[in-house]
Amino acid sequence: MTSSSQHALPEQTLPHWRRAVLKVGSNLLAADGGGLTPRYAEALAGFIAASHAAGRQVVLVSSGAVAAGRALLRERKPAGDALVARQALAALGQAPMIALWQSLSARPVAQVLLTHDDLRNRRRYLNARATLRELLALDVLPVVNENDTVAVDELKLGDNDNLAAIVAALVDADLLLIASDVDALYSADPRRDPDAVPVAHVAALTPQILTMAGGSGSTAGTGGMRTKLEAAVKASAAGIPSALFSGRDEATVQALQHGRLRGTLIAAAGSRMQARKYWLRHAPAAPGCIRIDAGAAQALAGGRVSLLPGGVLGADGEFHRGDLVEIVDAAGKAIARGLSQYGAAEVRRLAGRHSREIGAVLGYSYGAEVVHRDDLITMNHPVAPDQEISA
Ligand SMILES: Nc1ncnc2c1ncn2[C@@H]1O[C@H](COP(=O)(O)OP(=O)(O)O)[C@@H](O)[C@H]1O
Ligand SMILES: N[C@@H](CCC(=O)OP(=O)(O)O)C(=O)O
Repeated sequence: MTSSSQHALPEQTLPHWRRAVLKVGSNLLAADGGGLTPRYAEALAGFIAASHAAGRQVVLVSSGAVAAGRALLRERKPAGDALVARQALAALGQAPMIALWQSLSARPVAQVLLTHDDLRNRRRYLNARATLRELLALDVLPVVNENDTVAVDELKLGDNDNLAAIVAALVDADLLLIASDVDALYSADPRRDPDAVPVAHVAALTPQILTMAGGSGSTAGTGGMRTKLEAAVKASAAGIPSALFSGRDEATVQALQHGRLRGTLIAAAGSRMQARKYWLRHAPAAPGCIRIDAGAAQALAGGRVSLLPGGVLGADGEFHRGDLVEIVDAAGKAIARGLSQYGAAEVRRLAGRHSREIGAVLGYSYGAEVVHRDDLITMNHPVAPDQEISA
């Protein structure tokens, strides 16, 4: 975007955040039709490093594999139809894309390839979430991209914007940052409409706002503003605000470190806890339940604790790892609901055991908790606001 359009944008305060997902589009990583360049990535990597130094966590969702692959092949065109060709280009370009971020980061960089399908499947969703949490705990920088080799539909959509929103909900982020080559959402596609004006703040994603967005104006980018707004809709529903800004403008990127945004801020529809609480309270539970003893029931009623196997008496019915289950006391009274880290048969085997015995009992472990406190809601207990922050 031109600098004149940037001047029309007021600087505003970013909502306070502790964990953010930063999405970086192809247009920022690939120079006009060419290969990857650190030109804009450098300032973004600087922002990630400064955030880390300030005790904040960033998960990066980076595009650029297709563009990198295309540059590696130079004038040789891949055979096959357009989709297979793009998949081959992505496979070629994933490593250089990761190498670019590694070259700009003092911390180790971890590659995470996901498909939308992985995130629709409960078991894989939990596994992806556990891995990302572990990577953050290990202080490494996770770099997420679509697993384009297998993600046929996803590649057709070119959908890293939506992936970033799903990852934001997955890792319990409190902010979604979308860096692009455009400095804001405009009233119309600014490449086509010279009268388009930037929108600094979106309080609600109304149908009128959604119609402002057009597709990508370039060959490197795929989704355009449309997928960015789709991502914002998803994030907003999960209680996460989104910020759109130009990753080409160094001053804009640097200002983010100081909690200032020159771009578009899209408000969340309610808090993260409200969104999560609502879902946990109202989503249909699996046909089964976990029975717990009086000590565990009392601990859960106090709030902000996980359910450990030691307090479990048993499991009734059938459910799988990742299912939403009722948690009942010895008399069968429902006292909580949550996502079980273990299937019913596993819970039965773990009942009454210490968390440290899980590996020995099952031969593997998905973690110390049967139900993690972030995934648990007690039926008659108001949730403390600090329950919003995950461990
Ligand atoms: N209403 C709009 N406001 C801003 N940009 C828009 C709008 N409609 C379409 N666009 C286009 O979206 C592009 C950014 O998306 P895209 O090309 O997919 O980039 P990225 O690679 O960063 O995801 C902009 O360059 C712009 O041409
Ligand atoms: N997974 C693809 C990116 C697809 C995509 O969403 O691109 P973009 O619109 O530039 O964020 C790649 O790495 O090239």
